[in-house]
Amino acid sequence: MEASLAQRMQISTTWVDSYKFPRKSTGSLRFSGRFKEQKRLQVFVSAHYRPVRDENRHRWASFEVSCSCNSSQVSTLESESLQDLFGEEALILKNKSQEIEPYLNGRCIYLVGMMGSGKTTVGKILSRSIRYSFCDCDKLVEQDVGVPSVAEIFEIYGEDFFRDKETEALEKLSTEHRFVVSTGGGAVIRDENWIYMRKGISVWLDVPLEELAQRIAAVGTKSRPLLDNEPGDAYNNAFRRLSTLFEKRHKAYENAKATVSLENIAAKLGYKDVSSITPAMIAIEQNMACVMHYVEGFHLLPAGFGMRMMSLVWPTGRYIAADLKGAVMGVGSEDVLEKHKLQGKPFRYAKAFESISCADRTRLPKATLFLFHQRSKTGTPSDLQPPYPLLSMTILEVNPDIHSIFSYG
Ligand SMILES: Nc1ncnc2c1ncn2[C@@H]1O[C@H](COP(=O)(O)OP(=O)(O)O)[C@@H](O)[C@H]1O
Ligand SMILES: O=C(O)C1=C[C@@H](OP(=O)(O)O)[C@@H](O)[C@H](O)C1
Repeated sequence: MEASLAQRMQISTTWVDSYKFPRKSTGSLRFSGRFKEQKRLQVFVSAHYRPVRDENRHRWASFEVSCSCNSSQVSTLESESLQDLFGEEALILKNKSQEIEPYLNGRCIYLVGMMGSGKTTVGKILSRSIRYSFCDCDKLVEQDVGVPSVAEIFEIYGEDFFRDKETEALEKLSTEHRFVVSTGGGAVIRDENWIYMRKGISVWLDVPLEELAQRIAAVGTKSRPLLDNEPGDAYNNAFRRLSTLFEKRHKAYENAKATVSLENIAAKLGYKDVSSITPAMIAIEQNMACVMHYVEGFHLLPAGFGMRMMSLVWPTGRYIAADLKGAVMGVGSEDVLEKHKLQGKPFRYAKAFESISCADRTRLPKATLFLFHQRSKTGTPSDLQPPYPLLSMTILEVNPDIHSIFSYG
């Protein structure tokens, strides 16, 4: 009875309409409800949400759902620590996610990275935010083999068997849409796996080895067979083992279409330590990384006003210049581009672009325009040379009612 009820609750999670629940001034949230089942069984469900702050002043929530049937306690469904997604970060994540969602076109997102890099933790947050399903590739293998843990699969059948099953799981997933997939840390080493992952957008979660070793030492190595069974200091063991694996794998991680580097995020936010970066912040960056994927196939050219804007050429050969607020200021043709390329130097906005009036904007094709803003040291276009450091980005939809839909930095 208990198991089947809990199972039904898991399937019927839509019962929980969280936005309807009153949030108390103390910061805790309670809800309760009565539900009639087909068999006229009365089920009472209650949940308790208790936000706490950790030493980094991040808010976390412990969330517990318990359920009783005909007045007797039957099951506590889950008690898990979820990051508080009610705060400012949640709002940013929600907004960015809504904006980026149409651009993903339902393509799966494959998170790759070392063990402990947060593929599962961040992947779950990311999937919720973009309304994708989440899939842990290791879990898929466990289900397929019928063995409850990867550690046991390694023990019973060996690593090669696990790798074959991992490839099969990725092949299956490659026909799916709207999934955020947390891949196993070693999935990147087989070329064949990249054939499948390339069907979606792969993002490498690049986390410093010291941070990985700290996380793994904190949770233990039981579930990670490649790190287990070493006597001695947990941090040092994990660090040593991870360093060896990373040495062999880092080139393979670089195959990912986009990289989310915790060191870069920390630098951007002015944090000394990557351990202060919350999973929600990383998910926000992952949204960005997925968008960056679209930049492939576009040519970046510095355009007029030195520091104010960049123009992009999209594959049809037309290109657009726009100011920082997103107003399109001109549209150019392939001829001008070719001329510019031959000259091999930055061109001036006024000469390169045919100015267009507001009314003429309807001439523009439906396309997405990415603007990269960068600052040149002297403020002159000639100062802008590749590689162009990305300071901020705006994505506009030219459709033809031009409006800024996304900005970054
Ligand atoms: N941004 C983060 N800050 C602190 N701890 C994190 C962060 N992301 C993940 N963790 C912790 O690190 C451990 C490994 O994370 P997990 O998501 O399981 O990694 P992976 O799926 O890449 O192996 C977990 O205990 C998780 O709570
Ligand atoms: O790095 C690896 O080779 C592995 C990582 C694990 O996944 P996580 O990265 O999710 O821990 C799991 O697939 C297996 O233990 C092997």
